[in-house]
Amino acid sequence: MLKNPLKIVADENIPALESMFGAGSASHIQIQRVAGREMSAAQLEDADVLLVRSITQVNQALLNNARRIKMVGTATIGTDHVDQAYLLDRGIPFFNAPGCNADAVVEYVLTVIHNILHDRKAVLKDLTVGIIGVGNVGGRLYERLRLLGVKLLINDPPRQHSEAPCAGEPKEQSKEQSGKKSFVDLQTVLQQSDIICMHTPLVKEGLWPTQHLVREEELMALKPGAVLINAGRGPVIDNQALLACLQQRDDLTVVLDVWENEPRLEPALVERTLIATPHIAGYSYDGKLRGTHMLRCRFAEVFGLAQPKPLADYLPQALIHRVAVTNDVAIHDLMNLVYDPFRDDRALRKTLSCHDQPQQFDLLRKNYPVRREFASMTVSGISDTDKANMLKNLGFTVELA
Ligand SMILES: NC(=O)c1ccc[n+]([C@@H]2O[C@H](COP(=O)([O-])OP(=O)(O)OC[C@H]3O[C@@H](n4cnc5c(N)ncnc54)[C@H](O)[C@@H]3O)[C@@H](O)[C@H]2O)c1
Ligand SMILES: O=C(O)[C@H](O)[C@H](O)COP(=O)(O)O
Repeated sequence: MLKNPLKIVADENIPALESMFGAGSASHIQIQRVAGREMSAAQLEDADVLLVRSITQVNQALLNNARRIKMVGTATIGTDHVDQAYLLDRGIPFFNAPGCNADAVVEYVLTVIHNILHDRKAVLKDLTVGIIGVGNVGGRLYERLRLLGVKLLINDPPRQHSEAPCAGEPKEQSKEQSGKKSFVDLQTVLQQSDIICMHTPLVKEGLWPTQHLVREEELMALKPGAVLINAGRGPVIDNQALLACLQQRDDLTVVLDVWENEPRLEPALVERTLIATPHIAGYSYDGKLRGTHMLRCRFAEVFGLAQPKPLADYLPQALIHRVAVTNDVAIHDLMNLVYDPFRDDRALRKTLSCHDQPQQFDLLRKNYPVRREFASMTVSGISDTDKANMLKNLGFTVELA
């Protein structure tokens, strides 16, 4: 129980804050919602807690006058917008929401891949998928694709380093048996994969920086006909180099959810992508609520309050929560029923000719419709166990006929 009133300043686009944090006129907890890109130092002068999303730069300039601040949280996976060294120096506890929207990103990628393969009349099992960065997102993507029997190449030097075999590990045990992954170098992933999925954070300094990890040289060496998907952070691929490469190579298929210099896009680059979306790969309603919930749990710890109700209590039933199908149902049709990447692509392309394109980019994100995750939909009527298992491995809830 709080003795004194507590003020939370929060990005206006964090859902369910009031209900999860128990804020309101009769409560000690007051929430002031502000536009993420316009958050100012003056707004934080009397704040006890700051909750942001990825578009607010959290640094000394923002927090210099925030002398009461006791916690900073971001309802996102990424943390590149937060000066964590500064927060540490000031002794301000900082939390992100690891993995909160990882399933949404995985489902975005899987849906995109299945749609592309359907158009090409290609089969996933015949292809090699490369994943760069196998943390929460890349690791879950790896697992779902592995269960589908796909050949995978993965690159993640920081993880490879930390997963190095321990002394005394049985030599005869294969990597698969021991649960360890076989890593390859970046060039191998880029040159040998039919589909490449980028899931690294944006890291500007240190041992393994990722800014412009993929430049013109790497892009020109991609396998003929390769598909390149970036749903990590825009600057991990040098966007000018990508444009230059696409002006020379018309065999590549590019899908971008994230961009250098968001929210301002380079129209020429958008025009050369197959699918272009406004940084919404992780925008499932489940993922957003999970992000709020994770911060609410940390808030309880910092202020010695009771933990919130489980996340499931806040999640409504999905609009389409049950479909009856037959064995010949096309997988990509089921996926598109839950999430249609082409809808987001069309909406983004419409904004390209607007004089206020950056504001339109933000508006698409602010007014994003409720999108649920595969698990929210029960698929019934399938008696083909292979197909049922495939759907389960993709994340759907399946009821065998
Ligand atoms: N498009 C979206 O909507 C969306 C949603 C969620 C996350 N993201 C972005 O995706 C990133 C990854 O998310 P996550 O949950 O998997 O994060 P994570 O921290 O769980 O995993 C990131 C992985 O990248 C690896 N990595 C770091 N540097 C690398 C390098 N130089 N080369 C290869 N791998 C490297 C790390 O070792 C780690 O395993 C986030 O940091 C965020 O920026 C985007
Ligand atoms: O890092 C993340 O979690 C994602 O990139 C997230 O979806 C970004 O969304 P935003 O905070 O910009 O609304």
